Amino acid sequence: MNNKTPTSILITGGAGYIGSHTCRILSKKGLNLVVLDNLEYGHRDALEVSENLHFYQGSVGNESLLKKIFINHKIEAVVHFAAYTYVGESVAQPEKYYENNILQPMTLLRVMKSFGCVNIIFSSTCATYGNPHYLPLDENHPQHPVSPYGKSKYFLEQIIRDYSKAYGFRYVFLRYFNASGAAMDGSIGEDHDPETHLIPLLLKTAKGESGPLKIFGNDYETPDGTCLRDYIHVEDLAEAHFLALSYLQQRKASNAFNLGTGKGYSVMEVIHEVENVTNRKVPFEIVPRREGDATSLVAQASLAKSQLGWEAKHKSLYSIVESAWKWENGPSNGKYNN
Ligand SMILES: NC(=O)c1ccc[n+]([C@@H]2O[C@H](COP(=O)([O-])OP(=O)(O)OC[C@H]3O[C@@H](n4cnc5c(N)ncnc54)[C@H](O)[C@@H]3O)[C@@H](O)[C@H]2O)c1
Ligand SMILES: O=c1ccn([C@@H]2O[C@H](COP(=O)(O)OP(=O)(O)O[C@H]3O[C@H](CO)[C@@H](O)[C@H](O)[C@H]3O)[C@@H](O)[C@H]2O)c(=O)[nH]1
Repeated sequence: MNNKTPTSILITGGAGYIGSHTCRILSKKGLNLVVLDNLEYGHRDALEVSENLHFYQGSVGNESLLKKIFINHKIEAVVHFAAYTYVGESVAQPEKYYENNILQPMTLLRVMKSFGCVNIIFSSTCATYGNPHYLPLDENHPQHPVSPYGKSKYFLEQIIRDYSKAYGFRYVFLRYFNASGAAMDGSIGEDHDPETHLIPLLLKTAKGESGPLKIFGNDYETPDGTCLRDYIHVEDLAEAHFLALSYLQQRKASNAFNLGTGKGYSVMEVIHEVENVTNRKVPFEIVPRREGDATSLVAQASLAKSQLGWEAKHKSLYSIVESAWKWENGPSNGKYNN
């Protein structure tokens, strides 16, 4: 690396669902990207091959690999997506979540600090709020997460806040609501193994590739008894990362932002929308509640609008489901080769 080496953004977990859509948008904006992903859940094929994108396979807790990356590239900011993300699994296996979502990122923070890189965008979540005291949820809503996954994200937020006070870190916490949909051109999309997310599961059920959808509880305090979520298109989320990078560079400030549409849909309403889009019946059955699920999570996202200039463009659930359906029925049938 010399003085002429261009600056790059390090994207951890960049081969995952939201990470790959974000890489695509940041690449199109002309940024140089370095992706670090251990490919446990991500896909190399989800990333375009480009001169402006360097890929390293490895873990966020691998200190020597991180040092190599910081020596080889002039990293001006880190976008930290890498994490385990399954709410239900985290209740049964908290150790797995605290190790991967807190301990490993501590190594990342240590290496950032030692190389003087203080800018971080962190993929946080509405799951840090827990059950709502009021709706929609704004950023000042108390954070009482009800799953180890949500707690792992909340604790890392607190750690980064302390690094900000003590070591001058600048951060943007992007608290995503429920990421969904696929690239509008159908080229990339969601491919998790196992798949546990509602919309892709429903689409697989509609295709006959999965059994009846198990609805986790219909005895919640919601209009139809099933949980409410705010489904936000993955390309809208991706765009927010570009704006957050500009915010860190220009404002040199730190903040937390909700990213959602402001409209909640129940599980039953999502099923009906999937039936509308696919023109197929989607069988379902009611099973007990899944531990760790909050009743309703709906965003108040006006702070992201006033501070970042961000607003969801894909506001209708129909168009979100339609984009995911296009990916499911595209040439790759909703699956990457690797
Ligand atoms: N999907 C959602 O609805 C949602 C909502 C709120 C927040 N988030 C957060 O957004 C981020 C991305 O979520 P996603 O849905 O794209 O998940 P994903 O599983 O598709 O992507 C995560 C990526 O990180 C990689 N990874 C995991 N642990 C790693 C480690 N220790 N070192 C290196 N790579 C590692 C995985 O291989 C994967 O490619 C996560 O932090 C998640 O908690 C997601
Ligand atoms: O087979 C299923 C799957 C889901 N659900 C329900 O559908 C809703 C959405 O569930 P899911 O798609 O699994 O997403 P979440 O559990 O809400 O978690 C996602 O959204 C969170 C933000 O809400 C993120 O933090 C997580 O990383 C991400 O996995 C919830 O009410 C679930 O109880 C079912 O009833 N049956």
